[in-house]
Amino acid sequence: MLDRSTPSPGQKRARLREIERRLRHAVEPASLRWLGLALVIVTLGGGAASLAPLALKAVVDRLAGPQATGTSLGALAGLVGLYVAALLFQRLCEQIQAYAYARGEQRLVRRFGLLAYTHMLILPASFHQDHKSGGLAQSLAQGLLGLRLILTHAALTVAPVVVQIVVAGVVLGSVFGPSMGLVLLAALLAYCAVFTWGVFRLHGAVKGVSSAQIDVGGATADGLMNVEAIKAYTAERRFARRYDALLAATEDQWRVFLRLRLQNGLAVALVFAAAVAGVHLIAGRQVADGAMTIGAFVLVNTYLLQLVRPLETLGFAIRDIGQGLAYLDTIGAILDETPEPGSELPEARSAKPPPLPAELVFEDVDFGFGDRDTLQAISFRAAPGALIGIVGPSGAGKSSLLRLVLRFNEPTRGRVLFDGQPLGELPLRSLREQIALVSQDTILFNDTIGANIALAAEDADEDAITQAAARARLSEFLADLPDGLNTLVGERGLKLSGGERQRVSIARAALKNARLVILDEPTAALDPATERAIWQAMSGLSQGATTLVVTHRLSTVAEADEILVLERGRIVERGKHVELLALGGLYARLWRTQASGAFRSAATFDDDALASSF
Ligand SMILES: Nc1ncnc2c1ncn2[C@@H]1O[C@H](COP(=O)(O)OP(=O)(O)OP(=O)(O)O)[C@@H](O)[C@H]1O
Repeated sequence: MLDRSTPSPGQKRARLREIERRLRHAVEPASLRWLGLALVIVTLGGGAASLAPLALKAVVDRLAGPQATGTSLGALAGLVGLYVAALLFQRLCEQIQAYAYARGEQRLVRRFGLLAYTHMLILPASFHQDHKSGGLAQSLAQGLLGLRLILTHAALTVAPVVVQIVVAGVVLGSVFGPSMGLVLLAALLAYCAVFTWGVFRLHGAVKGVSSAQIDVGGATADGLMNVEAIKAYTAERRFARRYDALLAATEDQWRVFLRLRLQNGLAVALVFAAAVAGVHLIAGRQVADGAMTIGAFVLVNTYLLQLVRPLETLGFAIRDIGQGLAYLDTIGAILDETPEPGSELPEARSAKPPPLPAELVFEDVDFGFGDRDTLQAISFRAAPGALIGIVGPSGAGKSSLLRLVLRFNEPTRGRVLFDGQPLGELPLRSLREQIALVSQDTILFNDTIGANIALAAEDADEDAITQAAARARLSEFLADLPDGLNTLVGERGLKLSGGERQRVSIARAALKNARLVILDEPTAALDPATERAIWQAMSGLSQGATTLVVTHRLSTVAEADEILVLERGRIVERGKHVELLALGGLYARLWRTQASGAFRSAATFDDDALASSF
């Protein structure tokens, strides 16, 4: 499971380092140029904003002073012009910085999003089995939001605010002496203390919100993906109740977060009031003593606001950056996950494999999910071009065996050799490029039939796709569709029947021209006539590729070069069909059962168990 606990400081540092490493990869000249430009303009604008009050002071002093009545329009225009120019320059900077920043941010977020998404794709299948896809999508969205929060404040808030604070502090300190400086310093320290306290308290609350939102994201996708099952079992209310419980948990987490944020905001307001009181008392006293002009009093007031507002903004920025870091922490935990083994091996220079069928050997292989032994002491050899049938009761470990060949899982003992080379030494990509898979549950992408078939070969032209579809006996079906190959299959392919989905999956494998074909119940959803036709087509699939077939229909593998009979993760019988019948063991019993009736012929080994469960 994703690590939901609060990470230790060491873990946090490691995750931040990982994010920083990824960000460095994500940064490219274009985004750097835009962000750099934004930073420069923001700083210039901040400087202009800080100096504008000096121009205002000059105007006020002139108008409140003894020479006010004799001020010429030209002199007044000069002073006002200076003030207006500073303000205008600041506004212009704001517009340009917003544009430049948005361009840089978009590019960086796009690159970071791509890196994070690609990383998720190369994480082991076991990782994905342990996580809800909706939750992962939510983590990614939060990560991008976190990155935006940090970038926005780092580029648009921190830099100008620091400039404004420094300028305002220097002007006030030098013009109004040490007592004013002390009050301002005390206010500055109080702000820093309040915000640091807030950031620490809010971090845990943001983590709580983030993980509750991930649960909601997971439940949303889970429910919507299984909407027909929910309808069929009239479970809408039950699911709505469960969903509401998750939303309530999220609301609770938000409540904690909002309460802490409110407390923080109130503390800031108190510091602000104290600073205003202190500064105005000192300045008012100086005006009363005749040591300060009205213009200077206005200047103090303006600078105070200019000092306090940026300070507050800075504080809020720090708080948001804390929130952004907490969001990034979640995606950081995912980026911390190790990609599937073999994905890091470099591809061989001459990546083109020989056109011959592959040889596959299992040497005394054990495998288990967690502590459960799923496969034990599996040994067999699939000679180049051989057809190996794998049969056995439900849950015997047949699909698990196939998963080891694709390296979706790794053996706990023993070796699997592909063309004599241990799988662990082969780059994952080149291994998988040589294998075609027709899996047990065919889930299609929400795209056209043609695009779904072309998953096997990105650059395949329409002719090749049409031929592959014909070999999977899809031609007639496609001819009936007004849009043919361009027909959209809907979410997970649900607009097609189970058999049609299965045939699209078979067409994919046919298009791939692989050296090893893995078929996991490839025809379970087909009627016997279509199954026979497809088998004829499949015997020509990939020009005699080595083939592993898992099936419950024993007739499917009667022609196999070797049949492995699996029971409770072990090979309990092996041989050709006739040999196994002669053996009179499990295989022969199952064959007799299937041969004894039309219903049985298409049934699975578990029919008795199924029947008795009603
Ligand atoms: N991701 C997983 N995590 C934990 N256990 C699993 C996982 N996948 C499968 N199993 C368990 O491993 C065992 C073997 O499953 P597998 O899918 O290989 O059986 P099978 O022989 O292909 O069954 P069937 O004929 O019903 O498809 C089963 O007991 C199953 O519950």
